[in-house]
Amino acid sequence: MEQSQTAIALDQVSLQRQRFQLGPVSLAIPQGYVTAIVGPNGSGKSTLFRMMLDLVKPERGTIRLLDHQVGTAGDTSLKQRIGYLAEGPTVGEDNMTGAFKTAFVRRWYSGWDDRHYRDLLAMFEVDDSLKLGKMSKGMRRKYDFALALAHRPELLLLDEPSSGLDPLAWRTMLEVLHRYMEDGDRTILMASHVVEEVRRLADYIVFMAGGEVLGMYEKDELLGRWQILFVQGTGLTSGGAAGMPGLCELAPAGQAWRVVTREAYDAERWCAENDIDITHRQPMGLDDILAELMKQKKTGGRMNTGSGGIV
Ligand SMILES: Nc1ncnc2c1ncn2[C@@H]1O[C@H](COP(=O)(O)OP(=O)(O)OP(=O)(O)O)[C@@H](O)[C@H]1O
Repeated sequence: MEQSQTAIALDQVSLQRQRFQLGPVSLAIPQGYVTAIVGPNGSGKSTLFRMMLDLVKPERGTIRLLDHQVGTAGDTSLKQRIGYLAEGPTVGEDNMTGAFKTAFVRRWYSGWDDRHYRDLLAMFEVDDSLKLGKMSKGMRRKYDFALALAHRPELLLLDEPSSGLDPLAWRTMLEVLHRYMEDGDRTILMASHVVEEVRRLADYIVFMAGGEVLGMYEKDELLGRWQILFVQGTGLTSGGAAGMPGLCELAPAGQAWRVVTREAYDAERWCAENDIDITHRQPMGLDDILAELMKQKKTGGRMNTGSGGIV
């Protein structure tokens, strides 16, 4: 990771629920970049966001946002610097119009920019004179989105931002977020299930599962390192191929072997040194990489031979 300031620092943060253990999680989210948290349902992404907003208290550990420890004096001024889009709409607001809620919310923010708010509504084609309960799911999402951005926050926390958006609104959202990041100091932390959105927006990716962080990676490096290679060599056996650096999966594929490696550069060098031909290279998608990481977590990092066996 390049040298940059840390926008969010989690240090040994943990929380115990009856059926769920989160953490201990330690993370440093860099300022000036987009970081996406990716993980299956129930992995603890929303809980992590709520802890950052001090809506849920961790049992152990500390959270610092923009150099301020969450849950201590000064949280009100900290919240001025943050935009938060929750996973779903706030309950109990169906009978108020968007404009009514906005008039209430804007009073909290000294940096509120009404022109920016109006521009966002226009871009998203949202009519804030409608009652929130009468807005379609997508329109309400877009309204919430405009509300989270209108005070020009330094840090945006977005919990599944594109949930309910149609493809056109989704593209507008990407454009708005790209523009938001044009001022180099700004930071986005987002949770997302949409692989394409993560691929287009994120600089860094945090994989989470079962309340644990499986790893944080620079996106381009991650996609470069994880590859599927089809390899062939005289007398190559599964035992021989098992020496390949970063090997995660190995399965016969006709005359060749299909291997999944997390160290593609080293694996290619190793193949060249061992007279093994790479007949085909296939990049891996983020969802496939997450699936591999989760498999490794279950098997304690041991390699899957594809026949159900583990070496
Ligand atoms: N208030 C609560 N009380 C008890 N358990 C909770 C509470 N909120 C969440 N959980 C549990 O915590 C776990 C993590 O939930 P969370 O919503 O943080 O996951 P998530 O990764 O955001 O999931 P999704 O992708 O479905 O939004 C789940 O097992 C959930 O049932």
